[in-house]
Amino acid sequence: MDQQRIENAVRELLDAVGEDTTRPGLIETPERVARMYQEVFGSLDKPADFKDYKVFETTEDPGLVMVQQIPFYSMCEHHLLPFFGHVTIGYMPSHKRIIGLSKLGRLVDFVARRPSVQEVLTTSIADQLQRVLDPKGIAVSVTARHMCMEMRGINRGDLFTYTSRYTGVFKTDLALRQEFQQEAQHRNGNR
Ligand SMILES: Nc1nc2c(ncn2[C@@H]2O[C@H](COP(=O)(O)OP(=O)(O)OP(=O)(O)O)[C@@H](O)[C@H]2O)c(=O)[nH]1
Ligand SMILES: [Zn+2]
Repeated sequence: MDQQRIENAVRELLDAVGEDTTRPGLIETPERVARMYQEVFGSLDKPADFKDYKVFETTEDPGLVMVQQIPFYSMCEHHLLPFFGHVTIGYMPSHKRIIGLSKLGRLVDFVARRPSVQEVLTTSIADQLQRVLDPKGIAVSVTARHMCMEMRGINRGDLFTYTSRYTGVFKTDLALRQEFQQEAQHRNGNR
C-alpha cells in the first residue's frame, strides 16, 4: 500500500469537495486517513489465501463446532462506506481436524479488511475454511448494517441484511442445519 499516494489523494479529494486543506483541523487528516486505510484494508497487503491459522488433530470426532456472533467491520466496495455486523461460523470436522477457535475471528478480519460486498465476504469465509480444514460441511451466516443504505441513498436506518452459505452436510442434513440456525438465531435474539 502506497501511503504517500493515499495522502495525496485524500488531500485532492478534500480540495475537490471545497474544503480548505490548510485549516488546522485538516492538516493531519490525509496522513491520518492513510494510516486508517493501512488498517481497514490491511488484507490487501497479505497473500490471497488465509495463512494465520492453527489446526489440531483430536482423538474423538467432536461433532458440530460453532463460534457465534463474531463482530466484523468492512467497507463496501461500491461506496467505500462501512458495513458491519456479526458472523456466525459452524463446521462439522472431518479427519478429526479442528481449527484454533481464535483463528475463526482472524479469518473474519482477513476477509473483512478489504473493499467487499456482504455476499462475497460470506462465501470467502466458507471458501477459506474449506481450504484449511476440508471439513464435512460449513455453515456461515452474516447479519450486517450498511452505511451506504442508512446515511445516504435510500436513507433507511436500522436495516439488517442477512446472508448465508452452507456446504457439504449442512446442505443435505436438515436437522443439522436447523441446529445451526436455531443456535445462531438464539444468539441474535440476545443482542
Ligand atoms: N448485493 C450487495 N449490494 C450492496 C452491498 N453494499 C452495497 N450494495 C448496493 O450496491 C448498489 C450500488 O448501486 P448503484 O446504482 O451502482 O449506486 P448508487 O446510485 O449509489 O445506488 P443507491 O445506493 O441506490 O443510491 C446499491 O444498491 C447498494 O445498496 C452488498 O454488500 N451487497
Ligand atoms: Zn455501498
